[in-house]
Amino acid sequence: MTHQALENLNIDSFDRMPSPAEVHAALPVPDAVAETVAGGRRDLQRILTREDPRLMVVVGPCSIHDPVAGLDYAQRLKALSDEVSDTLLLVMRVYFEKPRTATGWKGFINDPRMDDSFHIEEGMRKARAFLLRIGEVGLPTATEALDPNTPQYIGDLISWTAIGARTSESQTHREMSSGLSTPVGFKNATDGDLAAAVNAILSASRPHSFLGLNDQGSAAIVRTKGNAHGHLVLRGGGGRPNYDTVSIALAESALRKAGLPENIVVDCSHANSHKNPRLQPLVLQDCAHQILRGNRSIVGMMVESFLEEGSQPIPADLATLRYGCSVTDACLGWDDTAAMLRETRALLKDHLPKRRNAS
Ligand SMILES: O=C[C@H](O)[C@H](O)COP(=O)(O)O
Ligand SMILES: C=C(OP(=O)(O)O)C(=O)O
Repeated sequence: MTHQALENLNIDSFDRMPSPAEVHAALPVPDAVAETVAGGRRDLQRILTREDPRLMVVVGPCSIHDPVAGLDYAQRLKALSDEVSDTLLLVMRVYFEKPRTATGWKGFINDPRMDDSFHIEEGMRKARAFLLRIGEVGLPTATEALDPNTPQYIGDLISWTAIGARTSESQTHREMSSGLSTPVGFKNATDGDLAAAVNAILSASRPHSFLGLNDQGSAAIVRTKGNAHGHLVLRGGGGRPNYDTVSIALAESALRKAGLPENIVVDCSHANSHKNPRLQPLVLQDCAHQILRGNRSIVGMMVESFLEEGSQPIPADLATLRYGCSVTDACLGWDDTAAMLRETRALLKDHLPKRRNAS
């Protein structure tokens, strides 16, 4: 006699997903793209170790939903990057995975057609193809690592990784980060607390052993070496910004007490601008002035920016989507983004080399 079913009671189906090796084989990395990715990682590491005095700026859409508009953005950003590269290292935000407060579209990998059809295999392939295009354009990329298996599919094309405010406290994400090949920025919690992110940097710097996926798509015990390039990302929280001089001093002190390098990236978006994209330039300007007045801990900034300012809900008829406008958090438009980055470069151009010499 067979007993009643005890497992998979809430699972509808298991559908086949190609292995990371299969997806890599279909979309291999050309040498020029590998150089862009590795060069971006090298530059970021040198910024974190203070060998490179420039400021890193992670800038781009809140999420990628339309690869055509994303590529259009990347081409403009590359031209701007060449213009400001003596002072600012621009890294494009290429976010395919969105952590939701409650419900909502979870990003291009999870639902590339934005119609609840959840073609994850298609999303993964298209995400990888998009990253290859950005690599060809010559820009290093930044992404949020949310699903712990995703880096096996696209991690070779990423130069900077974020662990988000909702997952910095998650052991799974700390373990994953300990094995990532990029510098990892851990965000403070949504209530503004720093402790989880500081503990995450410590945890991810150590080796871990945990369950994961190998490149053949089999269950594996993953044994990591630890990631030496974790740092803190301040995004505000609990209704309050945390980029002001007092908040920065408190964050420096928390890192110092934990024996960690005082490396801080300030996210101009989220609670630091009360989710009003037009306030992001004020945050950037404020931090640039802190740097001019002697701050040494701010090593980078993050900006949510797209071709058009604002955001739009995902319509039932996707043909009515506005081109180049975010379908998640509201973004700063292109013209304001370019103006703000040019201004920051002009402000910091002569100062940043002195900051390195002062160390
Ligand atoms: O950056 C993106 C959003 O802030 C994050 O995904 C949470 O979004 P939600 O609060 O709209 O769900
Ligand atoms: C989700 C994001 O940010 P946070 O984790 O700070 O909410 C993001 O930057 O896309």
